[in-house]
Amino acid sequence: MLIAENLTKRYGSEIAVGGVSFRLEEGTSTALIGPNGAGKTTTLSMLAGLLKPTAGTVDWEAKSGIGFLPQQPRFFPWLTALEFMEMAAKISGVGAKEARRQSEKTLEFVGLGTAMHKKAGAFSGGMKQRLGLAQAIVHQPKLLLLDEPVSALDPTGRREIMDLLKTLQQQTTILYSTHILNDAEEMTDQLLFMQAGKLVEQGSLAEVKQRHAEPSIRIRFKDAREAAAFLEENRWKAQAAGASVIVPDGTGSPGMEEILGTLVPRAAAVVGVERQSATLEEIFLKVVGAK
Ligand SMILES: Nc1ncnc2c1ncn2[C@@H]1O[C@H](COP(=O)(O)OP(=O)(O)OP(=O)(O)O)[C@@H](O)[C@H]1O
Repeated sequence: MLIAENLTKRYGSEIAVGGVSFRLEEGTSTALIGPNGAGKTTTLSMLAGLLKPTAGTVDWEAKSGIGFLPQQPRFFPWLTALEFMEMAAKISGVGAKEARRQSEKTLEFVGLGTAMHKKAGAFSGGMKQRLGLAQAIVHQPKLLLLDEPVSALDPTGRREIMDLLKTLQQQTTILYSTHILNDAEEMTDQLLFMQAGKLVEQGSLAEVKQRHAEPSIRIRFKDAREAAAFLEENRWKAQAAGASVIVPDGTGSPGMEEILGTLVPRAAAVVGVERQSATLEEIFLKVVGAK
């Protein structure tokens, strides 16, 4: 649906985004993940047409129909939510007659139905974020670009917005930036890891996990002393981590059966044994740390 090729933005000698290429397939959701200053906002702004790239191209089938939620959406505090939405709808090309109906429908959808005649200035952070999302989708865009849609919200607000996004996912292509890795794990077909203006990893969640997850078996002991004693006795390629011993899963490593057999005489000192693989957060730290 969208192809970004060598997208670049320079500010003087500083490179905010340095040659980024990716595709967004229709009907998918993509998480743009990166630490502060990685270039996420700059990338989204270029895709939204708000910022002119220094180099590179964005090829998109239908240039109309983009919805954009900025990182800090601004409203006119003296307008009611409905007035603001009607204005946003008209700016996005919705006809005057349709604008009212479409605005009401969208406000209902984001859970602001009962607040639509209240002034946005009195809204809580969560309500503002929902209004920001509403203005981004009022014209039913084909592509939705969201800059940190949930980062400023408390867990309840985050849950609500994530659930709304999951519903929207069925109708539109979504690209959203975040630094909350749990969210990305929850709703994503594609991951783009950004660091210092570059894409340092991209692929589906399964692909990224397969490349970096390093599955292992964690043996949890009562205390660190027991873990160290066990490690000393069994000279496997394993590591102690506090009261745990982590045995890598792979060729040359003991399997679950062998591990359990070895643990029998020490059963009283064992709290648990489980298979584990790195979380997205651990993978991200590894990928970003290694570059
Ligand atoms: N107008 C500007 N002038 C100069 N440098 C800029 C400008 N806008 C962004 N930058 C720089 O470009 C880099 C990328 O910024 P950007 O806001 O895209 O990062 P980000 O990943 O969105 O970060 P955050 O998570 O903090 O929002 C930063 O180093 C920033 O200082």
